[in-house]
Amino acid sequence: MVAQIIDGKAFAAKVRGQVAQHVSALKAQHNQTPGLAVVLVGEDPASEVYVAAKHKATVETGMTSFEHKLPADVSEADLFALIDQLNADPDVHGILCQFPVPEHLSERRVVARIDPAKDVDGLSVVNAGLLASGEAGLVPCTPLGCLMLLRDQVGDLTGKDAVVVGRSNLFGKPMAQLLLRDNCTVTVAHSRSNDLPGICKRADILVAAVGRAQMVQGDWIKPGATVIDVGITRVPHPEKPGKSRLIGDVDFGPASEVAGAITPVPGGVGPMTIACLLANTLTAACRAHGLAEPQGLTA
Ligand SMILES: NC(=O)C1=CN([C@@H]2O[C@H](COP(=O)(O)OP(=O)(O)OC[C@H]3O[C@@H](n4cnc5c(N)ncnc54)[C@H](OP(=O)(O)O)[C@@H]3O)[C@@H](O)[C@H]2O)C=CC1
Ligand SMILES: Nc1nc(=O)c2c([nH]1)NC[C@@H]1CN(c3ccc(C(=O)N[C@@H](CCC(=O)O)C(=O)O)cc3)C=[N+]21
Repeated sequence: MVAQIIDGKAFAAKVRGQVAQHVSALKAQHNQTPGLAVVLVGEDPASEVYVAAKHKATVETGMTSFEHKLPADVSEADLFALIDQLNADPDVHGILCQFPVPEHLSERRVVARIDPAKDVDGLSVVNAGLLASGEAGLVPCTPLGCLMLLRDQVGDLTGKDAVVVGRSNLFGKPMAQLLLRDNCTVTVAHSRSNDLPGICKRADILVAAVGRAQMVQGDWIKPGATVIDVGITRVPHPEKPGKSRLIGDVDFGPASEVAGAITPVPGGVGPMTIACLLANTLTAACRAHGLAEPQGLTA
């Protein structure tokens, strides 16, 4: 079997188009413009690239983008003062602090400082709890993006055996919750799991989010399975000196001979993360103004 390649880049463009339509209706009918504030601490080059991409996508969908760059040695108190100011700003509907943050700061404490209603990363304990309880909150962007791709590819997920490899708060746990909500039978595997190949082989839906390049082998995959590759490892480009390329957690070549459908890296899950960040900002803005939420852009 030769797997269908899931075009995350094209799907993300579609999602961004839907967000843009909602944004323009919100402006026309309610005179409201959703706003996203991104906070970047320090000068990590990879983070600068991501933040620039988020800014561009935010502006392109008609939303307001607020960028705040703080020095790498900023105190927690100064960072919290900025977050408090953004929490109180009615023009800001979503707040994201780009990770990783420098070592003297704590990601959990930073996330906890953000108003859960503006936590468009969906990482606060409030939003994690709402997701686990099946209530409406804000869902982390990358798992939400994977869910959208899966619903589009597979249709109804009811009864599917889903395996998520990785159990981080950022991805693995919320992904498992979303699949459970869509009636999958969910297994979460991790570094202490026994017989990872055997666990993966049972999966109708296999989601890999480990961060180990090409770990998932072709013969770990059930024939016809849908494979979602979340992992991103940046390695030096083999041909272009000074450039880098991205490698996923799945050994793509062999896997694509067994799977029914598979996401590539790049061009799979990554673009969906930014599209869902915009979708979450729109959702947060609609809720802030007591308006109906956009259909199809939330979990
Ligand atoms: N495309 C996108 O937009 C995004 C991509 N990513 C990428 O996804 C990957 C995972 O991210 P994240 O969840 O934050 O990473 P973490 O490092 O927080 O979590 C990795 C998970 O993988 C598990 N793991 C590590 N080694 C193994 C192993 N040998 N076998 C099985 N499981 C293992 C760990 O298990 P244990 O808990 O036991 O340690 C852990 O649960 C990264 O490559 C990251 O870059 C992440 C977010 C967004
Ligand atoms: N608070 C916070 N929220 C995040 O969501 C967050 C973060 N911090 N820190 C870093 C990770 C990583 N992340 C990605 C976003 C887009 C792509 C993406 O668009 N990837 C493209 C390619 C990009 C390229 O070529 O470099 C792709 O896979 O096709 C990837 C990864 C969001 N993250």
